[in-house]
Amino acid sequence: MILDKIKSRRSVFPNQFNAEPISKDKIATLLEAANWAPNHAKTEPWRFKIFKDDALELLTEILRSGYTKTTTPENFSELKLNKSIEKVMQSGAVIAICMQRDPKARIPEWEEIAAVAMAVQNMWLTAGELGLGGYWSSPGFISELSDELQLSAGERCLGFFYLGSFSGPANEGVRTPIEDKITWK
Ligand SMILES: Cc1cc2nc3c(=O)[nH]c(=O)nc-3n(C[C@H](O)[C@H](O)[C@H](O)COP(=O)(O)O)c2cc1C
Repeated sequence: MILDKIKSRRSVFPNQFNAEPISKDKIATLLEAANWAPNHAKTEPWRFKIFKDDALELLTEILRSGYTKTTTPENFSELKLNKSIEKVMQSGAVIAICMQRDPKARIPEWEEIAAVAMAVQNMWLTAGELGLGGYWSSPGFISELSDELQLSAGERCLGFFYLGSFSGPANEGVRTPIEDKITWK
């Protein structure tokens, strides 16, 4: 049942990935799932930049640039930076999650961000079925990377999806009861 799949989807972090490479076909399947997300006014605002193989090195340089730009010299920690570089290098691929704003702004921006998040959920659920794990990372400097990610006008990066082969066990899921969040009228 789909509910079981939704409930068993977990964030899987790079130190949980195994070294098995991810095929381009599997990534294409994830992206196809993403492409079928609902969206308002047919804007299909999701954009994805896939970093794989040699491009993972490039991503580490992009992260270094974002961290350096937004961190004062007193707070700069080579250790922290190296940890984020290590996460990239432990991954089979990393996908930058981006949103392309409708040039005519026919709908509010939040609806386009919501549509991108739905695309990510499609991708995330599909990953589980393909023996992949991943999580959405949203570093504080994400809005500073437009040049490095070569974003188009009106395009925003909303985070990175770290992806790797994964054979479990997954972390325990934690949620408070839905009853605490609903009001029957
Ligand atoms: C929009 C969004 C941004 C997130 N950013 C981060 C992040 O920067 N770092 C992180 O460790 N997890 C991040 N997560 C993953 C959450 O920590 C994770 O989904 C949450 O702990 C629930 O765990 P689960 O996904 O296994 O159910 C993000 C999730 C979403 C939806």
